Amino acid sequence: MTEIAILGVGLIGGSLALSLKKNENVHVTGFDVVEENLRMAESLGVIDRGTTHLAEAVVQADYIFLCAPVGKLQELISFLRYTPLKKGAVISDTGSTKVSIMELSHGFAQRGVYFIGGHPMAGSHKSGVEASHDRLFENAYYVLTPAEDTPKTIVNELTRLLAPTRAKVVLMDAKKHDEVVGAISHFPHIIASTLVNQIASYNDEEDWYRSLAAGGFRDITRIASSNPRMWRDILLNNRQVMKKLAEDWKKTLERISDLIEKADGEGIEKFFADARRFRDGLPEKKKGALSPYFDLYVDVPDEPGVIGRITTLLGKQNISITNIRILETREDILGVLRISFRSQEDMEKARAALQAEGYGVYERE
Ligand SMILES: NC(=O)c1ccc[n+]([C@@H]2O[C@H](COP(=O)([O-])OP(=O)(O)OC[C@H]3O[C@@H](n4cnc5c(N)ncnc54)[C@H](O)[C@@H]3O)[C@@H](O)[C@H]2O)c1
Ligand SMILES: O=C(O)C(=O)C[C@]1(C(=O)O)C=C[C@@H](O)C=C1
Repeated sequence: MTEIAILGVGLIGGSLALSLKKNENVHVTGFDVVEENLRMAESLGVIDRGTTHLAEAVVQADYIFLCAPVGKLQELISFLRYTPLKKGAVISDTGSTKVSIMELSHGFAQRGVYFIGGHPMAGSHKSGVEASHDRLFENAYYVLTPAEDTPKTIVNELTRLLAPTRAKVVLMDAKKHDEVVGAISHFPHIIASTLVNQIASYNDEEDWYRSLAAGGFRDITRIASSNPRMWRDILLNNRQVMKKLAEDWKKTLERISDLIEKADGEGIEKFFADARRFRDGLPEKKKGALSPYFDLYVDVPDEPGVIGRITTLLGKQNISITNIRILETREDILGVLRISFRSQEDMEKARAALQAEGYGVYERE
């Protein structure tokens, strides 16, 4: 049996646990600072066992995955440095930045313990174990940044262990990772939030900005709904790269402002044509055959007790809900209650039950 410890059982830790558990010879122990998350993870079958005692979670582990927020990785690594670990154990992480984490990884090899930085390039603006899914990483890149003193055989073993994620494992230098991922993941989160904050700052008593915000605005700002704490930590751990990207962004913005100022139609068209050519040339993202999320949007009247009636209706039919959220807007989807399920089957049963009671039920594309 391969013993796995997942430290931080949220969206990524939970999804990794679910993928790895497809291998029957794997036993997963979860550690989290929030006990409720562990109980939820156990009840959803995400982990085999949960504990809030860190030393106990890792002492028998063959593989230790650090899946906590980037800002918490330093304290976890410091703890692991001085706690008993199995000889030959492999420590990896899933943090979105790599240089600052790899700087903390030295010295384990002397104890016969190996460190391999990791970053699965898939995720969501959702967080928490309720949103975890065994196919989250399917077809995504999974970057590994091994410490210099980690033998290649150990990297190969970790790659084999990760096979059930069906991600494409690639090796990369940590600095290169932070530059590239800074540009294609971290900086876009700043831009998405900047756009939203700009619109939010316009004083409009009739609320037209909110009402008219349609497809384009919503597409480009989806990631502004991500966890602010997580993104604070990521930016603080990739500051140099962020500063350079912000400078480049200012220059580009000045260039397009200038073209508008001069009414340079040709220049403006070229600006858009260049972007379109590059965007259209991006490799097609082959997602899994099914969407990894099973969410229904239910059009509910604004009246007391309606959420209770819906959850009772689903509960009576033994359909478990993994998450429920009231959305504040009614524009892009004809519903305000988002209900998440674990499987397509649960979602379909719920759809039938809700429709039979006359609720309008929709699925976002
Ligand atoms: N969300 C994404 O899209 C995404 C994608 C790839 C990698 N990542 C990275 O993966 C990590 C986890 O992100 P997530 O989206 O799963 O976040 P999450 O908020 O869903 O889960 C984080 C979990 O860590 C727990 N935690 C907090 N402090 C802890 C500590 N000191 N020790 C142990 N557990 C602790 C939290 O209680 C929570 O359960 C982050 O480092 C993030 O940068 C995120
Ligand atoms: O899909 C999203 O919502 C994400 O933001 C996922 C995303 C990304 O930027 O692509 C975010 C952070 C990660 O470290 C990796 C993936």
